[in-house]
Amino acid sequence: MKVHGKPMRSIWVEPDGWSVGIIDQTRLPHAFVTLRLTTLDEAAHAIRSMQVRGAPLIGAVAAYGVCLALRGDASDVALERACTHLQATRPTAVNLRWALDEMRQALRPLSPSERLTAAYLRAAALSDEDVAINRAIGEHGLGLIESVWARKGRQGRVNVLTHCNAGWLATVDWGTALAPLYLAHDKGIPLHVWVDETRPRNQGAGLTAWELGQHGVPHTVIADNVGGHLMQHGEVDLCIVGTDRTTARGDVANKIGTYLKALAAKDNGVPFYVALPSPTIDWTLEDGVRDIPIEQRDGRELTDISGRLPSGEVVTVRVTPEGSPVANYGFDVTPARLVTALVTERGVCEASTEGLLSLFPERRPVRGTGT
Ligand SMILES: CSC[C@@H](O)[C@@H](O)C(=O)COP(=O)(O)O
Repeated sequence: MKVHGKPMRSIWVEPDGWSVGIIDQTRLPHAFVTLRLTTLDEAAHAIRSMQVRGAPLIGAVAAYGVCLALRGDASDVALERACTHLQATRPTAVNLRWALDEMRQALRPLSPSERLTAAYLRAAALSDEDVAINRAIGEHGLGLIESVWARKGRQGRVNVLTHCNAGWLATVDWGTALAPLYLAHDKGIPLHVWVDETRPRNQGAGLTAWELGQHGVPHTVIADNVGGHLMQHGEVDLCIVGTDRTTARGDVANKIGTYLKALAAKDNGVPFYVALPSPTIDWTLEDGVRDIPIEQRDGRELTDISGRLPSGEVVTVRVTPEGSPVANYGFDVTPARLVTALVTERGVCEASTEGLLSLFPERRPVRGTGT
């Protein structure tokens, strides 16, 4: 997508051919700053501190983190140690585990002398695949927006509500939930996006608003609790969000607060879509509420808030009383029954075991063979 009119991705290999460039998302929207990752520890820190975030991008950074680790030592032990270190950075997004498994699978059979080149090739391929997948999600999701536009008699605008940031900043490019919106906007469908601020880290107010603005998509930032009110008043035609892990039966883990939006959508008959690349499906889990690990983060994300003063200085201030305990849950799980449909790179399906298997038949358990 574009930054100040110039196309770019959220991760790249620098001209030196080995170090890895990222956008420091902790500095947005007030400053656009890029960083150069040169070691495994820097890659792990970037994920943990959320300089990079969003399930697909976390996977891509982890893949390049393995490359950086192998530059010093490409032994079996070093490969395993790098994967274990990166895996421990964030627990909820399953794309991290998926990307590390892909890297292990590609690299383990090779001799240490062959691994470094192969690692960079595999990490680049995973990144390119992410871009292609998200573009396909965009095409399939576009159909849903076109239907709403047709239903409205091509009058007014299509109002979409989204939560957190599932845009190009959360992926290598395009985004998941935002990919259909970019395509719809580019096609000339009058679109307006309600952007949930997404406390405590404000990925909506800081990142989604910024990237929609860079692309010229009309949007309005709202406090997290506004969505239900807007839905009651017919101001939301559809909701679309991303996900960090979706189970085999279609339960969806996403940024904290997603569940409440899905409940409000159900109560108001507003379609609630979840856009996801297939690496976000955890085929090993069924019951998301019971089994998806939910990240709990540093309480300071909740007690403190950052913003820019009129002078341009970015400062952090405290919003809770000294001494009040806080709990900072990063994600929640929306049960499949509240999801109207899943939008994947292979098409749109019901949020159910059968729905997912209709698009991914290779995942259907083989009966009678003991496997
Ligand atoms: C394509 S991104 C889908 C999700 O990763 C996104 O909605 C989200 O919850 C991101 O959480 P974050 O904590 O910012 O990494």
